[in-house]
Amino acid sequence: MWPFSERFPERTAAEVGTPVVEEGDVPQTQAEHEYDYIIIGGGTAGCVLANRLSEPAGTRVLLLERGAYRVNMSDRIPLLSANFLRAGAPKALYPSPTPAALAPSESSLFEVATGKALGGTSKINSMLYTRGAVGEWNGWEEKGCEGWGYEEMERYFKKSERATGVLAERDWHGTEGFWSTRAFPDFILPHWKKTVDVCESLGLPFVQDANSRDHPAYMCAAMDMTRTPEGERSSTETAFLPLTLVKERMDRLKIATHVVVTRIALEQDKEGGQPRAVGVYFESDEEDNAGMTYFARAKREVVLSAGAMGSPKILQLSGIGPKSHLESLGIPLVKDLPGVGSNLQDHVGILTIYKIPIQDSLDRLIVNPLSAIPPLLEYIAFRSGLFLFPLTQLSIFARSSLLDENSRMVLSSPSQADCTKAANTPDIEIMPLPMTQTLEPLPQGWGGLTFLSCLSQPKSRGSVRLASANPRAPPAVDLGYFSHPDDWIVVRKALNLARTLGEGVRAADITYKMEPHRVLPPNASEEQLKQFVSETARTSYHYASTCRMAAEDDPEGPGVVDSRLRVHGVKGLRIADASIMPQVIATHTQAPTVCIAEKCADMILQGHN
Ligand SMILES: Cc1cc2nc3c(=O)[nH]c(=O)nc-3n(C[C@H](O)[C@H](O)[C@H](O)COP(=O)(O)OP(=O)(O)OC[C@H]3O[C@@H](n4cnc5c(N)ncnc54)[C@H](O)[C@@H]3O)c2cc1C
Repeated sequence: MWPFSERFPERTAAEVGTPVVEEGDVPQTQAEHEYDYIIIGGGTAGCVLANRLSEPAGTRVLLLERGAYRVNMSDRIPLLSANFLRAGAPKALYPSPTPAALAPSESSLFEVATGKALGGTSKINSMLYTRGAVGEWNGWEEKGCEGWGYEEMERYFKKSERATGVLAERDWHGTEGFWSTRAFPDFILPHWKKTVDVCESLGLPFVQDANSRDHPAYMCAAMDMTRTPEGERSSTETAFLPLTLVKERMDRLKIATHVVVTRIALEQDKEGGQPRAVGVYFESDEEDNAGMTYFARAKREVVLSAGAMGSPKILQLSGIGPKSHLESLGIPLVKDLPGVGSNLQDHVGILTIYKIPIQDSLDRLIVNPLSAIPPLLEYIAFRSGLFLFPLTQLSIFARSSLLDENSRMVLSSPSQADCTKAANTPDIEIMPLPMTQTLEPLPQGWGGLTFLSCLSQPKSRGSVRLASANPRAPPAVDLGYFSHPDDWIVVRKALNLARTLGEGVRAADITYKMEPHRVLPPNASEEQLKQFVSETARTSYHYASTCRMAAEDDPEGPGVVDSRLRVHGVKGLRIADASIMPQVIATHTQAPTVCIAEKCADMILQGHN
């Protein structure tokens, strides 16, 4: 606990639900275990929903989260909390098989990581705050997601945001919301300035704020981050569920932690013949309390916010999903919905690594932990320096079809730079990271400077299915990378651009010690490309679209929710998290996820007024 902090009023499973004594019909509940809304998953989106849905007095809301409430120092300091591999970090981590299109390789890094705590993945992520291109949101609307164009969504971005510092002066940022955002101070490491210069020479102009409405479609941009003016991580539970607010609303907002939701209770609706979500079954995640099932009733709606892995899993456990899959596990079918758990997307990332002197790389903190002491003291005393920043400050956005053989962006008309057009959405993002990114250690004295090249509009799709009918087992995840042949064309362009950036940074100062370590050679053969990608591909943790917002029979992939986020063919059940994105948004996913939750809460409250 943060020293001398007051206790957060978190509840146990037994305090918020009625024990289920007999299997069978939906159980009767005590009145105190009936709620207007039950939110499953107190993660990035779930905390926003809990705040907004409990705003009207007289409304009863229950939030169920399988992780803990945590306010440790290591969860607040940006650099420490972004290192989710540290012992005790609030994460769920499980391996995923090598995607079929990639040759198994000893160094393959296929692992799924998500947050497991109140605040969810917003407690462990890299704190980058990006909204996505204006044109991409407009593209959602054009494809039938009514009400999801940028103009409407900007309202929600601003509503959630409490921008400070220079961001507060920009009219596209919000200053009255809960979630703290801030620009980075000056570049902390020298490579970023050099990277900017190389980008500009390649036709990728530097933009001060990737979230402005009218920047060029392709750019090298400074990142905004989700941190407080005091230099601490602003996760969604510290932002949207601060102790003062939770105490004020204790009569109407119950927050239960260490609770695993096992399934949603569905009753046949007498009027329309459609099933209706009427409540939620859950168990305690604490060993000494395991074994008992509890039930809480939802009088109005159940909102599923268990993330792109958790939400399809819970739907499938509840009998909503692909018929043949559910039958193979003996789960009674309630609604055949083939889109549930299909269409998994992620921005697969491929590493291009240069060696630099270890003192200029974060690798030094791993090789020599004592070297962390001076910057840690600087952070404690002044809230500045290395510990203030969670891994990167800069990102590069490009479009593969416009990159020439020298990795220059060549635009044939000014309209191609217009970021409000869906067709101009970047399909490549490259992040310069001052570290090796968990491949083999470098020779002594060297650290890594990595250009992480991500496919931001992948065409490949994977899936999330149940590994068994046991609700505690992690799901069977197929990341599906490179299952679509077009992604190979984009990745070659991305890796050529990454090499051009690296070589440009090297050439900027020939006296600086920097050498290629793992770099795709120019004119690599198909075989070399495949080998390189197999060895260095990894997740960028932007899992999305496993319950996509689209028609049930959408030719681009079956949908699960409509544009009001209601599950097709089921009443009283919505989904609000990264899983509903029609396709993974071509940027970092936390701000869009918060925006989805804001809009969902608004639609629910409007519907009940
Ligand atoms: C290491 C890492 C770095 C990242 N960096 C960035 C970044 O810098 N910027 C950015 O924009 N995005 C980043 N992302 C991605 C972004 O954080 C996520 O896409 C986003 O937070 C997902 O939000 P969500 O609400 O969909 O899911 P989550 O935040 O994961 O919330 C789901 C919640 O549901 C709970 N849950 C699941 N199953 C159950 C169950 N059965 N019962 C009860 N509770 C359950 C989970 O414990 C979790 O708290 C990163 C992700 C990771 C993992």
